[in-house]
Amino acid sequence: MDATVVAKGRVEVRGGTLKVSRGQANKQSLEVGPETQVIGRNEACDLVLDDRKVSAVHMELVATERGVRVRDLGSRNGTFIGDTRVGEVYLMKPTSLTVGESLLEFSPTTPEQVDIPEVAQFGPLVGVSQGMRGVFERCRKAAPTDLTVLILGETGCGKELVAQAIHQASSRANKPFVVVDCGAIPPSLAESALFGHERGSFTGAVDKRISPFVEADGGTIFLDELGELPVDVQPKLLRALAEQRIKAVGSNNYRPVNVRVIAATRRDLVREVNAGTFRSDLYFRVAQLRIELPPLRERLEDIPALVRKMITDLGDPSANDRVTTDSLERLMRHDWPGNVRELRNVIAVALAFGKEGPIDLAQHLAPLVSASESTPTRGRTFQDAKREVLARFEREYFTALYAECSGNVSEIGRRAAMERAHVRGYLRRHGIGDPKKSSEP
Ligand SMILES: Nc1ncnc2c1ncn2[C@@H]1O[C@H](COP(=O)(O)OP(=O)(O)OP(=O)(O)O)[C@@H](O)[C@H]1O
Repeated sequence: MDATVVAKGRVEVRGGTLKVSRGQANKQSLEVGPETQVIGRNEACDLVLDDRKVSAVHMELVATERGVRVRDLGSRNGTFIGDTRVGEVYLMKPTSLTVGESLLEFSPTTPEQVDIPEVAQFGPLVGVSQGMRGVFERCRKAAPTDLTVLILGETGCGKELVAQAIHQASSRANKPFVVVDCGAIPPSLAESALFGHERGSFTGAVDKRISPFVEADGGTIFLDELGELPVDVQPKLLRALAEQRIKAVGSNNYRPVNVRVIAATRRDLVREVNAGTFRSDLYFRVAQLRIELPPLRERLEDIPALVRKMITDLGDPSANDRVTTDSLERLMRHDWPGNVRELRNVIAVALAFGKEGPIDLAQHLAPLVSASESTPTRGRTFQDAKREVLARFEREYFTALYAECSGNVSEIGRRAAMERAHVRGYLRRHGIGDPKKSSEP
């Protein structure tokens, strides 16, 4: 297994301290570093506020290069700075935050150097973007533990592959990796699909069904689309995870199981916890570690490495030399609603048609849909859809300005009426231009 980290890069993250200046809490202050911290009423939160106007999982904070990112997690009563209700803000100066009836005072601390691996691979996963290198680092930390992991991300961005990679890099690697797609189970059969059933235990139970927890014994179970699990089965799953034993439908006996759980979801489970449609205790049991996979449009710089890997995996490494530079550039201007899976399909089709001569990878690409033409919902929440449109707008705006100003960061800043540090942040986030150049003063 080549899940090795060969070299380290460093980034400077800006953290801070949050002090509870009004209200009851399990501690008086919280240090905010590069690991996400969650604040809410639920006792599993990092800072627990005993305040009835605070939601179970109210907001999260994390140190980033741009300051401490505060994100409201769809709380009922909101997160406020003064009279302004905030969704997502970056804090670099002392700031008072109000949640429910509690008051939290934020003060920044000295920026901290954090290692990020420079290696562009973790097992079968490739990617050079800072986002993916952060993901590899979290996978590397997760692998040797038995902690449950919740992987979040849009369709096709690699959640199952991340779960496999963690399993393969763990001591359970030579035991089974069993996938359960919770989204494909009819609600009435969910309990039996998770825990198995005895023969004749209900109408239609002609044969005994072995639980995937038994099939995965000693290994890892991957619960895909966990958010789809019916509410009435959620406490049963929680009990099974807590007690490490299961009971098949129609059986009176518990059976011990030794299984590591990795789950994934496309849905915003925290919002569902606050809405009461997903149990908070199960959420915290499954999300001992959270890994967020950025969508491909936010890490277009990963495309060349992904293309190389996929062409090699599809069985023709020599075809890499025939890929035209122009087509690679066109792939990097696409917005990839189907993420890495869409990229893989585009490559497979192009290879099938390009047995010899130059390969135009982009020839079968769906035309780029502009933000104004795209279907704004695509089954997503308002916040997710808005975030996506904004990200696309930012990328188009800075790509155009970067070209107009020949990459001169000061000039871009002047025209955008924005500080250079912020310009550099946007360029880096959207993979525009030469990242080394954009980090120069
Ligand atoms: N970082 C990566 N490196 C190499 N291949 C990748 C990477 N990410 C995803 N892929 C490939 O992209 C395809 C889609 O990935 P995967 O099935 O893991 O996505 P997913 O997020 O689980 O999708 P869904 O939400 O639809 O279940 C797979 O063929 C996978 O091998």
